[in-house]
Amino acid sequence: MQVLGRKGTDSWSDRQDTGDESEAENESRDAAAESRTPRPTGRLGTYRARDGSDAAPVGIDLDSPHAALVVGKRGSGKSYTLGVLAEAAARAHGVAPVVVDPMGVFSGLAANEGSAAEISATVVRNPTVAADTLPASSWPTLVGLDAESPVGALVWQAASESSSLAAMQTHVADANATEDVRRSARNHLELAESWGVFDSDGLVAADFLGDEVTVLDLSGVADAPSNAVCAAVAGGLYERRVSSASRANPKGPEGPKDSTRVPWLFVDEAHVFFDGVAANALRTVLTRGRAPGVSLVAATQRPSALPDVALSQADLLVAHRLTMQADVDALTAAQPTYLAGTIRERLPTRTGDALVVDDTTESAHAVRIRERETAHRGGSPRASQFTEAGREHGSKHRQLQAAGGRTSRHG
Ligand SMILES: Nc1ncnc2c1ncn2[C@@H]1O[C@H](COP(=O)(O)OP(=O)(O)OP(=O)(O)O)[C@@H](O)[C@H]1O
Repeated sequence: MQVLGRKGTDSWSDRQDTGDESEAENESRDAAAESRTPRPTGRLGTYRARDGSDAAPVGIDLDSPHAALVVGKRGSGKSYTLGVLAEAAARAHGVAPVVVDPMGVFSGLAANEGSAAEISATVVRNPTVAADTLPASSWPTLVGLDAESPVGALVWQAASESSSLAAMQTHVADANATEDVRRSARNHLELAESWGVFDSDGLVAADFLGDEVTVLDLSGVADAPSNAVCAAVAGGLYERRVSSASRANPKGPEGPKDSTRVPWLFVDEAHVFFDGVAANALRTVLTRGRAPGVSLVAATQRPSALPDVALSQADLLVAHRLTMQADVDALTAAQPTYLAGTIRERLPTRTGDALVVDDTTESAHAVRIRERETAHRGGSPRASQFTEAGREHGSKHRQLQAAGGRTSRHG
């Protein structure tokens, strides 16, 4: 299998889209590549030949950290593709996938008991995080305040000197400010309390680094609290990897090694998070995450709503069908020079087909994304999915407690 996102397993060019290579050639190259580099690889699908038929299998590299972007209009297959990549990451040795799931469509990753998929996954419904895992500077924006206003400044100060929402309220009550300012700050913090996403015993990065996929089901959770969870998770994973990397001693074999799994963070509906308080944490992972080993896979139907950095930093772009001019323009503006033709000409039209632009090998490929091994729960929400998610969260709660770890309070 040819591997995107990895140098050295083959030479790459658009010629591979033709699918002209014989099966024997593919097999002998696969065998040689396997023996040389038994590195974690995920099965992505097959190349699309120019006549529309499927050709050689194609995978993606899961050995090195990546920043990937999956784009496509509604119904084009981008959540499905995110699920394919999460399945692949779940199977890879040494990888800890975490899925931020604002639409509740990834619970199917955990519903494969008894099937051939054998993916270990846990769905955490209504995940919670500790209030002090968010930077104090993001609190005014989070609760809808201008940081420059007296009320916003008080909330910022309360967050910088407190470790919980209750402590923030105490700080506000005791603050040297007018009654109006204190009352307004208290009301905004009560709003944050009402979201139910803050808990001193909330999830921490260590909870995600086991041998299973963790799905954070945020369906039914509003954008602001969903952003708070995403910011805490992205920031926590990054900080943990940075401190693990600095504890490890790369200069000598005697030094401790960083033995934790490397996190791959999957974020669906990414425009919601790049437009909220999670933006800073996601930008940090995008721009600096690969050095300490944090990968990000972000999916959106609105690439034009992402900051330029999201497109420019992506080393893998999986582009499904797009029809909005602004979205095609956004991809065109970031189009690499090695891509023959224009993005518009090369975008696919069929659900599940994608143009994959691989910056590592500076090549672009027409790919048919493979079918999911676990259930995809896209489309309209069904009542039954919430019942299952609740049961799955119950098992996470028990499991984390048994391990002495932390879990959310929402059992
Ligand atoms: N690679 C694929 N192979 C087979 N079926 C697919 C594939 N990709 C997508 N589909 C089908 O297309 C449907 C829509 O895909 P998906 O839910 O991923 O769309 P989407 O782009 O995420 O849309 P939305 O933005 O509304 O969530 C899926 O439910 C699935 O039935």
